[in-house]
Amino acid sequence: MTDSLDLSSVDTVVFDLDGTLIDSAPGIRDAVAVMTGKLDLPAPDLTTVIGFIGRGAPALVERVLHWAGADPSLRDRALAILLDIYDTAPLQGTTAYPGAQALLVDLHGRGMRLGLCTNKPAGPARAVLDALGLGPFGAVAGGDSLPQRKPDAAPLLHVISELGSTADRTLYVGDSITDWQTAQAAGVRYVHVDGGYQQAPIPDFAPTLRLARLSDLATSLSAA
Ligand SMILES: O=C(O)COP(=O)(O)O
Ligand SMILES: [Mg+2]
Repeated sequence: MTDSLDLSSVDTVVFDLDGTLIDSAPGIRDAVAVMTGKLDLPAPDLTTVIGFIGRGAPALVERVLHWAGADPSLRDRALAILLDIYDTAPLQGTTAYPGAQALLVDLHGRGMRLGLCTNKPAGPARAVLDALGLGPFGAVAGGDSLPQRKPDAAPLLHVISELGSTADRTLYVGDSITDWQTAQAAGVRYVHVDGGYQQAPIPDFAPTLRLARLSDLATSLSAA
């Protein structure tokens, strides 16, 4: 892990959502509990659900069914139940991290192009942004916006392109190994924010800046 990252050429910052800008794990846990309840399956606790977050709703469902020892053929029905809950109650158990909106306003005020690249479905993601007043984002990609989802580079490169920017001018800010992998695949510098839903150690051989708090990013960019 490098101690610092050359941020001088950055004019575009793309953010992950769950675990980075918002604490949505309690809401996801509740949505999963409704899903498992409808399928007569046990409900995983918060810590277990957090370990399943990061690869999008289909992966979350598959991981929950596997954990519950359920028949994998339930996947499509379980996913439909979960997505319906995401659509009808996107804000359930979801709050913005302290300083998230202030950071976005600060970066926007500096003329930074801001984007969002999340594996949460785009509809619920946009509903959360609107309800929590998070932004302004010039481009948003959700887990269902493209055929590929993170850690494939495609969604991140799509957001960067939509912002009229390039990978070499972009910083990607995330909370999990999936985000680190996505940034490496896209050739984009990565900022890892501690305290999110990290499932595996971030390899320390790539240009990565680690921040204890999201709000530390403004300081890092000012020092650039
Ligand atoms: O939906 C997920 O699995 C996680 O979403 P994220 O990409 O915003 O962390
Ligand atoms: Mg995340």
